[in-house]
Amino acid sequence: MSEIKRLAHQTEDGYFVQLIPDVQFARFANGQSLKMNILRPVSDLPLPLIVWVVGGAWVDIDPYKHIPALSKLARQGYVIACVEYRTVNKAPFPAQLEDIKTAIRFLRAHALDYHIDPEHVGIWGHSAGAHLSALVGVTGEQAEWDQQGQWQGHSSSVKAVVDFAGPIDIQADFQSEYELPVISLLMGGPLRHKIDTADQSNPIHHLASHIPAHVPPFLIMHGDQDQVVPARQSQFLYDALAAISAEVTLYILEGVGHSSTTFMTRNDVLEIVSEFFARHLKGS
Ligand SMILES: N[C@@H](CC(=O)c1ccccc1NC=O)C(=O)O
Repeated sequence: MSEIKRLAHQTEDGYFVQLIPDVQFARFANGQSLKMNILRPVSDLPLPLIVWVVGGAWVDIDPYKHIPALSKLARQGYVIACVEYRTVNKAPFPAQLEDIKTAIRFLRAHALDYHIDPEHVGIWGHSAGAHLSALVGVTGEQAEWDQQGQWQGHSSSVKAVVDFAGPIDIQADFQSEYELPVISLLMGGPLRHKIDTADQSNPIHHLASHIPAHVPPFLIMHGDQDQVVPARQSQFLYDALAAISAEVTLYILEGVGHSSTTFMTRNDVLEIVSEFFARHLKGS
């Protein structure tokens, strides 16, 4: 069968998105560097920024993972930066948090280059990346975490946080006789000897010890069948945020495990994220 068909005229319903790969944002004395992949909608006006922090137990970081799913959101008018951070085999906590904050400062410093609206920055991560995202969310007012790394003088604070299956309280669920190697690497030694580092790595600790003046709104999602990071970790964070009257929504995903692919391939999940970021970063 041969056919000529016609499509009715329609205005574009999304932005044209460019991938700007391998943008270096940090360099260390030992020669190691860190990069990010930027999804940039073509636009004359500055757009809100979402920083995506990939998971992988703080050790197996792929800043290209989920670019196809993230492009859907970028098409709605967000610059999305998929950032890399030092893994725990290179440096223990808080190197990872310092790196994410360096990435955010870099993006604010280069707001004009990438058409970013520096007043509207959100963060989103899965698993280890959600842990770091939550920490960025609660430490926006603590200048000491910005003292390491380049692009000084720019803020690393965010206006909205999305946490998919993030570990929050390492001491509560990851301390055991047979401690996971990644936990000891993250802490810089066996957890039981690194209580101060464990506290600093726990977003709830920061909510309790400083009570920030402004805590950004949080959207938390966790599978009730997660065998890697128990769902109660998200419940802990929810409880701590609710206790200080921060804006927080926790979705328990029934029958869902830990894998990020489950989250990132579900249209309903991505729509909830999109609506959340639109409300807090676009003012709509
Ligand atoms: N399956 C991993 C553990 C893992 O992925 C993990 C463990 C604790 C907290 C977060 C984790 N993953 C998050 O990216 C392992 O056995 O090392």
